Amino acid sequence: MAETFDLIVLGGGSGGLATAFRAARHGARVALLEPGALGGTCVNVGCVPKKALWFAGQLAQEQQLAVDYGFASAPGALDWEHFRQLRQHYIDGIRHRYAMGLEESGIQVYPETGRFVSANTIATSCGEELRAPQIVIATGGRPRRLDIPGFDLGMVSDDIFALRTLPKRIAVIGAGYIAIEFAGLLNALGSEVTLHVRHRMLTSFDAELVDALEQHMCDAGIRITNQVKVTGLHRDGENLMIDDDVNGPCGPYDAVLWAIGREPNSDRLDLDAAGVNVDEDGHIVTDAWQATNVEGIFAVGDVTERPELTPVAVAAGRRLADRLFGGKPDSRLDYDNIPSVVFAEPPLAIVGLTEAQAREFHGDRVHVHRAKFTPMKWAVAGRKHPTLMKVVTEGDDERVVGIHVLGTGADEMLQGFAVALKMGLRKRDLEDTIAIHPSSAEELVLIN
Ligand SMILES: Cc1cc2nc3c(=O)[nH]c(=O)nc-3n(C[C@H](O)[C@H](O)[C@H](O)COP(=O)(O)OP(=O)(O)OC[C@H]3O[C@@H](n4cnc5c(N)ncnc54)[C@H](O)[C@@H]3O)c2cc1C
Ligand SMILES: NC(=O)c1ccc[n+]([C@@H]2O[C@H](COP(=O)([O-])OP(=O)(O)OC[C@H]3O[C@@H](n4cnc5c(N)ncnc54)[C@H](O)[C@@H]3O)[C@@H](O)[C@H]2O)c1
Repeated sequence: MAETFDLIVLGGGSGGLATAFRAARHGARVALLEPGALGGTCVNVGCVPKKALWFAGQLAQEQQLAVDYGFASAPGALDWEHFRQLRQHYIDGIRHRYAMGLEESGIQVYPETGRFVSANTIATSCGEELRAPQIVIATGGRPRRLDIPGFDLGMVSDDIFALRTLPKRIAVIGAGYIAIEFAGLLNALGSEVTLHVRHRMLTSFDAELVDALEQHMCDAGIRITNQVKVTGLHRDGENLMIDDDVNGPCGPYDAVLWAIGREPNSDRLDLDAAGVNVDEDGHIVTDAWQATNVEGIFAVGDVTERPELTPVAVAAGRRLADRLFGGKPDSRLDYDNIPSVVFAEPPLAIVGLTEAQAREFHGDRVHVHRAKFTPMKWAVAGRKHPTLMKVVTEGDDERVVGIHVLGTGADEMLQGFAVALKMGLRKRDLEDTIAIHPSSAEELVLIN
């Protein structure tokens, strides 16, 4: 006979864990299915190992800055294997804490995949049947490759974290978050990086700051080939080559990274058995309450058509659990004004509308305030390292609808300003706030 729960969660990544923990806290009897490592993409092959590598890249740069400041030692290369082990140890600690937390919360964990047998029944990969009136799909996504000749000669972001050495010459195909982040951090660590861009970089970010970032990347030694369509990959002896429609064969490279987006893990769930709808890309279609078209079945995180960000998956899962089991019938995620950072070098942060979006929505009621400077940390050593800030407002009372920062510290700077924007920040509130001096962030309250 099928074992019965209040809630079954498919997937133990950011969204699934958040949903399961919150539901269990409200007293629900929860089953969680996760065939891989607890923590999913973010912890194992996403945000966490990526950010660790980004920190390493920052330290590499600061070694040179330290020499410029007058420190004696010459910059050295990263011991990649030593660092890989440190990083893995840190990740193992997170996984361990999740495993302990699940046990303490009384959540029944199945280290297996699940698929639908009916709208309230899941079959595990071991053949067991589980039943619940509420099921949450949080199965995330996986990296996409192009179906072109030689595509499998290229690796995806998951593979980078398993590398035993830093690739000396790497080509990155794509121009979104992953492409820009890996291009920046690998370059900072000493790889020769070539970026193959089909159209434009980071199209959802403010174009003026993206242009400044692109210039910075070029100045830092990253080769960027724009407006090219990759048509194939091939080997030339030991080397990898990329074929594109403009330049023919490009290379040689030691490694090629596909960074052209991700696809949802919805195709192996037997969704038809439950009647759950997906869109043309395979994303599970949900309403504002994370509900699918089938009663009692919900979806959160990357498997849906929502922004693919860990805090989005977590917030959606928690609010859903609060609604289903916590007596909060109005609890749902507001998807407006989600802040986000590309951990580029330097980082690029956004909350709210870009200037172009603001002009589209608000026409000539838009005002734009800019600041451009070199942060003191770099200026002291006589180095150029531009920071660009932009505050976009609308209307006579200048309601702030967008804040954009490119520069050192942007990743830590924007969170607090995102709170203010969400609360209805006006330009005069910035002016009424006393600056913290000397800092880069002060320029956001002093901006003209
Ligand atoms: C390289 C990289 C860097 C990133 N950096 C950032 C960042 O800096 N900041 C940020 O906010 N976001 C970042 N992201 C995005 C972030 O990782 C995802 O948005 C987040 O992990 C999505 O969580 P999720 O729970 O929807 O899916 P996942 O974390 O992918 O979890 C889904 C889980 O479901 C499991 N699963 C799959 N099929 C089944 C099944 N049939 N049954 C049971 N379980 C199943 C999988 O094994 C997986 O563990 C990054 C992503 C990548 C790839
Ligand atoms: N810092 C962060 O928060 C962070 C970091 C990494 C990833 N992520 C999340 O993970 C998601 C996936 O990252 P991603 O960078 O793979 O996807 P993305 O959607 O950010 O970017 C995909 C890029 O690939 C390009 N592309 C698509 N098809 C192509 C083709 N045929 N040839 C060449 N280029 C092509 C697109 O133009 C785009 O520039 C992101 O959307 C983001 O939500 C977030």
